[in-house]
Amino acid sequence: MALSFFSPPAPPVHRITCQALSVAVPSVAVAVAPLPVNPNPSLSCALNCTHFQSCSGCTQEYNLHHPVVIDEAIGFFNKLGIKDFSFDSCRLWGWRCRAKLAVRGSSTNPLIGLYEEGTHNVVDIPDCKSHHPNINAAVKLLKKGLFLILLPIHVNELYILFLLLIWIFHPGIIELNVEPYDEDQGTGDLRYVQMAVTTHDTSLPIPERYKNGKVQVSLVWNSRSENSANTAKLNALANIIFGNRWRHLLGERDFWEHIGGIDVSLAPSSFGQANTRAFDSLLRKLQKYVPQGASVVDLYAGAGVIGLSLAVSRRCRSVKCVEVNKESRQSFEKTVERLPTNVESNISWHHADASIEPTSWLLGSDVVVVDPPRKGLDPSLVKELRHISAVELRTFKRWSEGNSMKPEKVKDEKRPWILRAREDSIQIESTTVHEENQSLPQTLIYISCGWESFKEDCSSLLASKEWHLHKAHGFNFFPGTQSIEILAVFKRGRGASTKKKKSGKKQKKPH
Ligand SMILES: C[S@@+](CC[C@H](N)C(=O)[O-])C[C@H]1O[C@@H](n2cnc3c(N)ncnc32)[C@H](O)[C@@H]1O
Repeated sequence: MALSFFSPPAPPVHRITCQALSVAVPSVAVAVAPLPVNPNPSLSCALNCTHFQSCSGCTQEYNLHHPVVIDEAIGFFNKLGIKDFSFDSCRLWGWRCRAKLAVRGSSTNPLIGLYEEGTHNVVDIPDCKSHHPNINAAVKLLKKGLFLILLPIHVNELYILFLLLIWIFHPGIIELNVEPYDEDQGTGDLRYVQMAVTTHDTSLPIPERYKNGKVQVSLVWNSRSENSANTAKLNALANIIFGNRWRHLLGERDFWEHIGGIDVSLAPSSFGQANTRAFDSLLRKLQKYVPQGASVVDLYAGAGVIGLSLAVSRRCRSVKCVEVNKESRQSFEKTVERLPTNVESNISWHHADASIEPTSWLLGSDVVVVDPPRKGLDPSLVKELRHISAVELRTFKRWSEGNSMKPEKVKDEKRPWILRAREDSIQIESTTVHEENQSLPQTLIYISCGWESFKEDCSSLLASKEWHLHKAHGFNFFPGTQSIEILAVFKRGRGASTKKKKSGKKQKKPH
């Protein structure tokens, strides 16, 4: 049964929803109709996890629908004139669809989990309440290996083991005598495991998909060579990673999820959001702020999920994705292959550092989307955004001068980082010829997973008077923790509220 209610103490303009489920394993991911307010939300929204306090993953035990930082966020946005800040509390348990866990202990008693706060002791978390229940099930299988699902075996092809629904007997860590990694000695075989759940099985009815998610298991093996002594054990466990190299041994070859209206492929080494459902909600909201047919640049793009979802939902003229991790390229390419055939967008993905000459990425786009790591935007990008009018003027001057000098010889590009970025880029040209766009963005969409760095970047952008805050929304991406995800929309110029204040001051002045 699903419960849903609105928290009473918040002012009416700040909507905080709580989708609490009375069973430990959530079965439906879609939003449910609101029920009357629960008189005691702290109990119904409690974590109820046996690992709380020993595991460092969660820091908030009660009121999962209301992370501590949300009150500060409401106040922060209120001061900036955002009266309709909304907060989506999302799924409170079983939300984590991607988990990286350390493996320690011994072959007879393996510990698979997170570090204890401030130590390097791994806490075993078999009953974690944040994990999608199938991650916990997969961890148990990995340890004991009682029943492991085997699909057609593609040894030497790719990189991943998929646990599927037909389970047969297979040995695990204990039976195979696999030694977990020992940090002090640098010995042992199995160091980490990454579990990722896909809820994309379209053969199932929509309400059945989440709970029947399949788990992709990636094992980080402590070895420099594929021919080391213990590789036989690894082959038996069925997956391998050497440094950044991934090899698929068996199971389904690709990991697909459906997010933001598109099918998304995610390789294990590419960035993937941990909370799939909350990310989907955020993307649906974000799409509304992008005008139809806009040109978009997606900085800190990962596998380009945001950009590609906009290419489809907003029929963008162009989408440029910029990402520093080249491992994401393959996922981008696969995702593009599955885009609807009627997408008329110039799409590109660039293996590049967004902090180097950021203007070169901003140029020609109406909307810039940034989704940086927790530390926030690179200072060079903040600087360019703070001086965007001057940059625009300079660029326009150069462009118009260039246009008047005909025929201009195209200058040979020599800068190594630009050449590298060009080499590593992927271009998918639309069949429609679009006019060249020399503009700089009028809209900045900032997705943040780091509240402290967001506040700093936001204040810095607003202080420049080049941007004003148009809208802001919060999402409970990490229930049980101190983190929230922010979607903030900035527009160029000072904005209506600032202008009004200014004209109000003028009126008061005696003549
Ligand atoms: C929070 S993730 C967002 C990824 C993507 N937007 C998504 O939702 O899947 C941040 C991404 O920024 C990338 N990144 C970090 N610093 C970067 C930089 N200076 N230039 C480009 N990408 C960067 C990381 O590799 C990571 O993929």
